[in-house]
Amino acid sequence: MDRSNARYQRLGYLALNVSDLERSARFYEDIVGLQRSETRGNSVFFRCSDRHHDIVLHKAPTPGLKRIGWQMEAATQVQTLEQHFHGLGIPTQRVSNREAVDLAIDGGFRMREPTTGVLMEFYSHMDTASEVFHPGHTKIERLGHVVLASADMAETEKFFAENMNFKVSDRIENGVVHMRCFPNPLHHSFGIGAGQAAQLHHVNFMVTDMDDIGRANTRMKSHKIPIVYGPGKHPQSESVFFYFLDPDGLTLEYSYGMEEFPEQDARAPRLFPMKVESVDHWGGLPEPDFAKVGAIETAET
Ligand SMILES: CC(C)c1ccc(C(=O)O)c(O)c1O
Ligand SMILES: [Fe+2]
Repeated sequence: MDRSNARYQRLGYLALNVSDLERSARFYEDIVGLQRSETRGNSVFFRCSDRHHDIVLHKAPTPGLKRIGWQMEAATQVQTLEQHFHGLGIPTQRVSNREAVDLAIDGGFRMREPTTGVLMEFYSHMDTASEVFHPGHTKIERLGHVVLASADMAETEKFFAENMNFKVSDRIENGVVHMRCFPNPLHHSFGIGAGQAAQLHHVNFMVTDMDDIGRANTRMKSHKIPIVYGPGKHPQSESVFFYFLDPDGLTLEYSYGMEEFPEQDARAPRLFPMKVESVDHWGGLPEPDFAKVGAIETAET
């Protein structure tokens, strides 16, 4: 089977499962700084951009990751990728018209990534919201990246590289692989961490101001929200990071700054040794609750 030459615009959105919808909705609005846009049944939509949504929270018994949405460059890319998966014998499901309307997308399809079981959705257009996004206490620039833990990092990397045309930006030996959804220039929109089993590792929001990191530190402390890593500095993307827990214990990250790659003649991936300073240039260590909660939902089709 040929490699895929799929092309993406961006990490589109994440659907997260939370155990107490209203408690989490308040947290993502008041503490994280997302704008709540609408509620439909057991789902609440949020945005940190001018698009219809960046995050959807779903009420579910087990907190974690329901789905990853990838926005592709064009509808033809979506069709070609679907055919590529069919060629591999991987089942796909079309997004129903009703769901496409709810999600404000132009249809598309879903498939389950075989090495982690995560459900992914591919589409090429999401409607813009009726009003521009006005950031609140935190100048969130975008939904930045999602990292999954995998029991077989090498196989997960291989799947995303060969079948989805993601490019490796950097690796920490036996620890993390950072990948960009080509030709999106961000150092990574996706990452794979080493784990005992597949799970959600963390969700990242990029902020536009170093002060957002400092203020988050003060805000989390005053609301007694667990800070699980940072402030620190990642040597890979060169971002200043700050990780904290949502009410279910899911790990969220704010980061400031990120290397960008050209489409052509990009530098080769680097290999960092497994040591503290390869993850935090300032030498900090994560708390035990860092990236511990986050089941990958396997029930939905
Ligand atoms: C998975 C970890 C802790 C990690 C490492 C490096 C970066 C980066 O370079 O931006 C991250 O965002 C991470 O989450
Ligand atoms: Fe991250």
